[in-house]
Parts: sequence; structure tokens; C-alpha cells
Amino acid sequence: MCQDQGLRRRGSLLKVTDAIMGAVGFISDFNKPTQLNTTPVFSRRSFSDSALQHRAGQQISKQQVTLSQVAEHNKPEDCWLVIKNKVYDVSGWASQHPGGRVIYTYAGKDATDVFACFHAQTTWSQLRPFHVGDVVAEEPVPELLKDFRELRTKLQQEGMFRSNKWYYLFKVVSNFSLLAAALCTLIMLREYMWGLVAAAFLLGLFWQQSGWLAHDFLHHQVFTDRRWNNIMGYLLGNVCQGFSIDWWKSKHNVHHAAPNELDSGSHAAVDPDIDTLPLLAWSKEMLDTMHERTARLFVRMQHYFFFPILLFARLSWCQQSVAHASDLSKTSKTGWWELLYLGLHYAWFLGTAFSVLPFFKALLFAVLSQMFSGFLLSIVFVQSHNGMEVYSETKDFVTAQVVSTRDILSNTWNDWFTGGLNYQIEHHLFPTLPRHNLGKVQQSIMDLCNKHGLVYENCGMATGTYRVLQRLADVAAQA
Ligand code: HEM
Repeated sequence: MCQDQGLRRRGSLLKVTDAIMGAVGFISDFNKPTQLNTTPVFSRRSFSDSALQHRAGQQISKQQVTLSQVAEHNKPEDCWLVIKNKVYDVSGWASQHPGGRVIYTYAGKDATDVFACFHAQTTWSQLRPFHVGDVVAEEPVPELLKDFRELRTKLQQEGMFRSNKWYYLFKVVSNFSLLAAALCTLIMLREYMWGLVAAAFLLGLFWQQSGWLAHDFLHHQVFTDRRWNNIMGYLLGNVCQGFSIDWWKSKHNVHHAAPNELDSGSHAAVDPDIDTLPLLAWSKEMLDTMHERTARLFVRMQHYFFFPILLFARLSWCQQSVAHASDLSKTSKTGWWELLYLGLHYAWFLGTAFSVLPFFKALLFAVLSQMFSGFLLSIVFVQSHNGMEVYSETKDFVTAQVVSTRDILSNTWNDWFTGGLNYQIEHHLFPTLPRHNLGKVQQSIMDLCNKHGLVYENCGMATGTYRVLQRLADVAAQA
């Protein structure tokens, strides 16, 4: 929602070069004021307390309001949400909310399903202090959402949201064997250039797989006690992979709440993952926000530059992680922890490279591993959403997730390589569903989409990549 219009308007070639390190959807927060999620991830503070403080001194008289009245409270400083026909006032509460600013993506709207998708069962009871009114003249719940809610209840009753800890133990241990393979290759074959390249590739793969695992933990798929998920997130995300988890969460949760969404007024990207201007435009609306001819220079050739850009993605994420953690450290202890864990990452990674290899070879190894990893990570993300519908009108939760998301066919390689994110539609509808159960719910989701006329896109990796390139080429032609 917050957009750096300046970056768009400047549009000079110089700025394009500047932005190269910070663009590509998932690299989107570059050059923008970072919105910090300052709630410490280990905080055990009762949110009812913070809610009561938030509303302290206010006269809480419950009102009867219509949905159009709720829609008027659609700004961070004046933010109402509807959850199961009750109205909640969360104005200015993001700094205390564990999910941070994502709360505002539903400002003035019905947030029933997005609330259910992110929160633990126990969090429902914490809504009460925010309750300011009830919706009069309730609109009937659409059949699609009714069926979806029934499906969630059924999956809960079947125990689908319970994780298999042995599965995750196996995944974590087998992931570290990739690191061992990378280090052995580096030490034993460092004399050969191909040995160095192979070691860099294996390290890139280790970071990619650590990323998928951190993702699962940070969506709270594994432990009921969310602190354990965060601890694993720090280990796999910060120390192993080199990403700040607070930075990642604040971007990724907004992406989940508003996938491929543009602001209805300005057409600026709400979803940070498609906030890729001035390098890549995913729709005509995005293109129209670029007013200067020079700004469109790069976009006209975006389909040619796409793969080379992916190679630099990880360098940009690492830079943003450090910048975010440093900013955070000015206001919260969490920032210092993040910096410490990121420091550990660079200590083991660069320490190994520079102690095993001569200077220039170590540098080459460091750059190559970053490039491999950036490519291996982003080739999976882009297939999940890019080239799917980009929209600016309000859609219900299920429709928004399905039309903007693509599944990649399931087989042993795809399931492993993508970290289960080939079941992207299932994951977006149920982010806390453990990875090992995503395939088990696929048929139910397909049936739901079929029944309600939603196109469920499921294709191979090559086709997915082709569709992404095709969209880039289509938009480039319009530029
Ligand atoms: C009055 C409304 C809300 C209250 C009281 C509330 C409260 C909480 C609480 C207590 C947690 C930590 C425990 C848990 O994860 O279940 C949490 C986490 C979270 N909330 Fe909310 N929330 C509200 C609305 C929302 C909305 C509307 C969204 C999304 C649009 C949202 C997104 C999230 C996310 C993504 C997390 C996970 C943070 C993490 O990564 O650990 N919340 N919320």
C-alpha cells in the first residue's frame, strides 16, 4: 500500500540501474521506507492487554453498522475489520500485532477467512477487546465461502493441521547433508574449477532448501507453540540462509493476504512480490503507473532480462535483510538478535570460503553460490504466481487466492525441489497446513474450484515458466 511514487516517476536509466539490485517482485522493498514489524517474535505478552491499552480511554459502546460504513474505515489510522459479522477496531495497532502491518490489507473489509488462515485457534478469544460493533443487514455468506469454511472444519476434524514431527526432523537432517556435501566438495575438489562450481551449486541448493524449511516453520506449520517455530526460523532463515526473518515475515504475510493485488486507486502493488517496477511489469495497469517514456525502457525488454535478473535476486535479499535488521535494532531488541544471527551466517559462510580458498577464488565461490541460490529460489516463486491474474478490485479470500496462484504438477522431484510449494494453491488457502498434508487436500480444493467455476491452474514446470515469460512478453509489447 505504501508506495515510493518517486522511484516510479524518476524513471531515468540511472535509477533503473540503481534499482536492479532491489527489484523483481520479491525484492520489492528496495528504496522504500521499511515498515517494521517491531513486535518481538518471542513476545509472550497477552494481546488482550495490548488491545485493552490500545482502546484505553475510549468509550466502547457497541454500534450497529452496515458494511458500507465499515468500508469507510479503511486506513491504518482508522481501520475496522469484519470477522464473522462482528466489527473490530484495530486502528494504529500494527506495531503491537505479531503479524504487523498485514492487518491493514483488509482495512474496511471482511477479514473472516484471512483471519482464520493465519491464526491459531486460541487467537479467536483475543478478538473481544477490539469489538466495537456488529454488522446489521448481514449479507448471506456466498456459497463458495460457506463450502470453504466447511472444508476447513472438516480438515481440522481429520487432524490435517497436526504436523508429523518425524517428517520435519528428517527434512532438517537431510537438508544439512546438502551442506555437508557442499563443504566436502569444496575441500576435496577446490583445485578444479568445476569442483568449485559444483560446491557453489550445492551450497545454493542448501540455501534454497533451508529457505523452504524456514518458510514452513514461520507459517507455524510444525509446532503448536509458536516460539519453537520462530527459533527454527532463526536457525534456518537467519543463520543458515542469511535472511532476516522479521523482514521476510513482514513481506511474505502481506503477499499471502493480497497475492497479485494492486491498489484500487493508484494501481501500485499491494503485494510486495509483484512490486517489481521499474524492471518488470506484470499487467497493463502496472505499466500505466510509469508515466515517463524512459521509465519503460527496461520493461520493453523485460522478457529478455528476466533470467539474468533472477541471478541477482539473492544478493538483493541479503542486502535488504541486513538493512531491515539494522533499522529494527534502533527500536527493538529483536533487531539486535537478527543482526547477531545474520553475523553468524556470514561468519560460517565467508569464514569457510576464505579459509579454504585463495582470495579471488573465494570471492568467485561466494558470488557463484549467491547467484545459484537466487536463481533456484526465484524460479520456484515466479511460477507460483507470475503470469496469473493481477487485480485491483476487491475479491473474496478464496477467489483472490485461486485466480492469482498456480500449482506445479506433483512428482518426487517437483515436490522436493519446490519444497512442497508446487501445491501453491493449497498452501495459500491453508498456510498453516503442514507440507506433508498439502497433497492430501488437493483433490478437495480441485472439487471446490470445479463446483464454483474457478479455474484451477496446475501445469508442469516448463509450462509454468513459459507462461511467466509469455506474460512478460505480452506486457512488454504494450509498453
Ligand atoms: C483484531 C484482529 C486481530 C487480532 C486480535 C490478531 C491477533 C494476533 C495474535 C495474538 C497473533 C499471534 C498468535 C497467532 O499467530 O495466532 C497474530 C499473528 C498473526 N496475525 Fe493477527 N490478529 C488480528 C487480525 C489479523 C489480520 C486481519 C491479519 C491478516 C490480514 C492478521 C495476520 C496475522 C499474521 C500473518 C500473524 C502471524 C505472525 C507470525 O508470523 O508469527 N491478523 N495475530
